[in-house]
Amino acid sequence: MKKYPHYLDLQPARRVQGAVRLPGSKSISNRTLLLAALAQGDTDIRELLASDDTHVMLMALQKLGVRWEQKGASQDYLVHGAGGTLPVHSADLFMGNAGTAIRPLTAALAVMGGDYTLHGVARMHERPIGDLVDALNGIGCRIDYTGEPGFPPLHIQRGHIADRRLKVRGNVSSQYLTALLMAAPLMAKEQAVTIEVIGELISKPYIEITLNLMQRFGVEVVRDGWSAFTVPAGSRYASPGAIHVEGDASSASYFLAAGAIAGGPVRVEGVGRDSIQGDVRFVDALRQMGADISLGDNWIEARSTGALKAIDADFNHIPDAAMTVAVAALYADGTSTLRNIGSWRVKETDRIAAMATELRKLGAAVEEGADYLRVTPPERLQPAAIDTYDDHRMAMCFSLASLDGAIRAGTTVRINDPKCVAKTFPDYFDAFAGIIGRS
Ligand SMILES: O=C(O)C1=C[C@@H](OP(=O)(O)O)[C@@H](O)[C@H](O)C1
Ligand SMILES: C=C(OP(=O)(O)O)C(=O)O
Repeated sequence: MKKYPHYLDLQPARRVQGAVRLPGSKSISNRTLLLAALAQGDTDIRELLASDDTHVMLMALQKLGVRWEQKGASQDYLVHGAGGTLPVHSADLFMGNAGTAIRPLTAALAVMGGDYTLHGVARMHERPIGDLVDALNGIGCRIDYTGEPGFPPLHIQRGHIADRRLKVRGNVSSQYLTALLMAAPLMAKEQAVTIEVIGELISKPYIEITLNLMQRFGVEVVRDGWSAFTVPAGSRYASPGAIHVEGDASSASYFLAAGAIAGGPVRVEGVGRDSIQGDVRFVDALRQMGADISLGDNWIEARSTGALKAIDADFNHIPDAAMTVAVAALYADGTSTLRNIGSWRVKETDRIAAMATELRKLGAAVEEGADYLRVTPPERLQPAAIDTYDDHRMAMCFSLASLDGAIRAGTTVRINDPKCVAKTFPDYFDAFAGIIGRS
């Protein structure tokens, strides 16, 4: 277990440069683990992310009777697929604060039936799951809330699935649809399963990741745009043999933004133009802000071309990387507006409120709306102690406030409780230190 201090003081950095090998994608890692567990055959997973979120998924699968082995000290795992089921029918599962674990597991376990409890850290019990539970109970699954209605903890029992047409709302999180899609083959033995999306769907690129990985595990989903998804009768997961986890595109955003703010070039390795992760489109925002971006098959590089330009854009498609834009906006030549980011309110913390509070500590003027944030940078950043709210992305994106942008000098930034980065990137601050120039 890595040791962290209670706080980290980041000294002003004049220039950043270098290359960073990214840890594996959280979204791909946790989906791949579950699909490998449900598949027929063994799957060799290469370069799985090592983090709190993947740890809870690995531990849950182990408790559910799925056998897996880590290859030595590497991040390569062999998962022995249980062939369309999870062998243990009664378990108490700790889900930490991993949305990518609790949502898909809830759907899979509810469809299989058994006696399961799923719970997590205090914040997990404040993150909504009602739309997913309603969709599953609506076809005859049996999920009860043991605390507040609409939120974990959950108690899952054996229901009676009477219908194979599900309806789900997608305006709070796309993970509910992802969860239903991944669980659908488990109830499609004789009849096709159709999932209908009611109303607006947010964070759409994450659904593309789900469909892509399901296809690699042998299940082809038939879609009607974004409104209905059908898993044909007889679909079942089969191991692709080996699967390599791309580097995490959301984690890439911090380094690319650093390159765009403070010289560069900074190159991230492990993700590139062929990525299946929507967060690679963060580079569009950086380009719009004036950064110089180049992409290869498996790398992306950013360098600054002078002061960053303010941006006004819709960030619904990249909610995680958009936090990085909010902090990069401190170095822009005017007021930036991030629109359509209402989902920030129900993630690791209320990210709109947290972001506004912490940006103000640095001297920015911030206007906060129900689903938007408007950031006007100060003449010069003020030294500040940044609270991180047990939110890995708060810790990671505020490290950027220590940089020396072309028009605003960097400042000393204290990051309180830096250990929260372990959710997706335990070595983040070492990697960040690695691109800080010594001059
Ligand atoms: O499916 C996924 O892997 C994710 C979907 C997104 O959540 P929402 O769909 O709740 O916005 C994202 O914020 C999260 O970090 C990962
Ligand atoms: C929202 C996030 O996580 P989760 O997968 O728990 O929803 C995130 O990583 O920014």
